[in-house]
Amino acid sequence: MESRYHAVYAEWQADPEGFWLEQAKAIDWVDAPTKAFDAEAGVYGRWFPDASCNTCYNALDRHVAAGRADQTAIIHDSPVTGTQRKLSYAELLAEVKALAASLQDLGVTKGDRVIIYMPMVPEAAIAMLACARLGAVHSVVFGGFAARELATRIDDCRPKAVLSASCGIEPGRTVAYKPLLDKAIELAAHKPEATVILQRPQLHAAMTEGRDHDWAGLRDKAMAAIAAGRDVPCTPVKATDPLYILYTSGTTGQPKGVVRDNGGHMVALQWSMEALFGVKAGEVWWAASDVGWVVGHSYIVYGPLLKGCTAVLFEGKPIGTPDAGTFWRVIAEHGVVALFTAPTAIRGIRKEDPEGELPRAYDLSKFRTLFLAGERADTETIRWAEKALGVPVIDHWWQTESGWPIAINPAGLGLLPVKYGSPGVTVPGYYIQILDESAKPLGRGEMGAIALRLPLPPGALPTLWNADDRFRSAYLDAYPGYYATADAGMIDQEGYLYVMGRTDDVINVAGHRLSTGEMEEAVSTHPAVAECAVIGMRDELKGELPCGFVVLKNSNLLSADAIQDEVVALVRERIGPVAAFRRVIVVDRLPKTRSGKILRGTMKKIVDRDAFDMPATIEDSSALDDIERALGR
Ligand SMILES: CCC(=O)SCCNC(=O)CCNC(=O)[C@H](O)C(C)(C)COP(=O)(O)OP(=O)(O)OC[C@H]1O[C@@H](n2cnc3c(N)ncnc32)[C@H](O)[C@@H]1OP(=O)(O)O
Repeated sequence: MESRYHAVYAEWQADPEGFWLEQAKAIDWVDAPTKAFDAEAGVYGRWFPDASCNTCYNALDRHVAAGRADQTAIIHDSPVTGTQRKLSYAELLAEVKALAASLQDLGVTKGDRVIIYMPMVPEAAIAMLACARLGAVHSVVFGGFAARELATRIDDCRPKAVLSASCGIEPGRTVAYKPLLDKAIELAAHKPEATVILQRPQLHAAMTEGRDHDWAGLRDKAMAAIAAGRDVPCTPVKATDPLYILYTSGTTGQPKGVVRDNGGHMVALQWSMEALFGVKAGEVWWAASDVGWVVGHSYIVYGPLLKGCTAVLFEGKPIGTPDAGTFWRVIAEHGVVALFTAPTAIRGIRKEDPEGELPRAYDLSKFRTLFLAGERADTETIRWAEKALGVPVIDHWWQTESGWPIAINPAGLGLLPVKYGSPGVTVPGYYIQILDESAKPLGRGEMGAIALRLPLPPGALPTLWNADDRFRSAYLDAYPGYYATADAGMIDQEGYLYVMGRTDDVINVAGHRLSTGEMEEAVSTHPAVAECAVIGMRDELKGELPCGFVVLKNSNLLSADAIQDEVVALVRERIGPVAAFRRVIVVDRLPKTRSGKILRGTMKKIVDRDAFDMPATIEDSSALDDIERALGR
């Protein structure tokens, strides 16, 4: 069945550069692009090479100038603190200018990096936009990461300043952020010159004289200076200049610094809001994620504000804050038209409310669509949500690297029939090709590696921070002319994509992308551990959960129970609570090939109770029985 989607995809395919130059007209440029793409620039080419712009200007100033000053830009709904706060576009702009002025006073200028380590408060978005205003490059670090992870990021991007808060609020506990930041700065070789700390009423942070600055104090001073005539203009940057760096798990302990540029990012996000999510300027949109993830960047902050929407910034959980009706309360109370969340959130709600009774207690009449992404959406969860909410439930697929959807059922271009198990069809801008191991294109219905033909569209990563070679080796070298997504899957006869799972050691826990290799590095630092393997174990709620298998040193004198507890604590301390690492199993040996490679794939199949063929290269097949026994089977 042909739809508007097919026409738009064909339009893009016929003239990709013309298509993006047309979409670029929705952005206010300092110097408008005359050319869409320079194939010779950067690693695989760069979008809008001769344009200059400012992302903050497009997210705020132009809307205020165009009559949206009094429209709410951000609704902070925080059931964990029992507070709500609304900021109009004019108020948000004033806050952003004040913070930008304070950062200027601390010496932050165009091109400097600023780390943002914040809970889900409006100041996190204010911090991102203030950096964008100055042409500084922000790097947001998710609050669930431990000090060591933060230190790794500090050393990689070498920030001039770090913006943080005294604490985050998790159900039942207050997470003191400032001691984690202090520890990270102590661990890091690079020392940021300044920090700006938001003191929250729930916990006061101790400050280091000369380095730490009080957010509120700086704000009041800057507001007074602005009232007295200080101007804080938007700094023009090249469209190809970096807006942010966002670290994502790789196959080693060294996370990859995904770079996002200014111009292409704005063009892609602005277009996606209406074309893909069907949301118009002035409407209320909610992405229930965290600013520390790419969804938070693209669809809590930049996408909705570039479009002129009202964005909900939610500080709470789908269940327990206070109950499994919270999402429906937020939608009803703020008039949300579309919600983006991870399938884990809906699975958690469904577990508490299997009959879908709670949505009936709320007026969801404005609500049009539920979007799911971040991990595989199982059919039962989608069907439950369709029935409980009475709206289309749209699974879609993308990555930190892409920055915006690669495959979706495009609500704004006319919904296509839903196929359960598929995240939809290819988004205009992308050309998905399924490849075999020798990079030979496969046909419809054939399973292989999911690759994206170069160039990637505007908004997708142009490279990794200070690591062009790593970018090439991690993504481009495997299949010349393509970007390797590290996911496997197939495309059916009607062009629907099916994503089957990662081809590397990255696992997806509750929509959080985590590296088992990094967990293995942490586990192996325990003095009693001789060898280990961390496997992603299928989990009904979170999709996957890490499970560690450890072989102990002969010299070890501790009990297996004690070691299990210590290893769990070690991973939490080194990576953070987000790893959700709770299961450790002590075994006598790990199954290996004759060349010494641990058979992780086979181990995973055993853990998940999937059928498997005995690997021909296995050194000692009885090692697999040990795994079964250790699992209590
Ligand atoms: C499409 C492109 C992409 O893939 S972008 C990524 C998309 N993914 C997402 O948006 C993530 C979706 N997941 C979630 O929002 C959460 O996992 C939901 C579903 C809400 C469940 O939350 P929760 O119950 O806390 O479980 P969890 O597994 O997230 O947390 C594990 C432990 O980490 C902690 N944690 C979480 N966030 C923070 C934070 N900001 N600061 C400090 N700690 C944090 C949690 O409290 C939890 O700790 P504990 O182990 O229970 O003590």
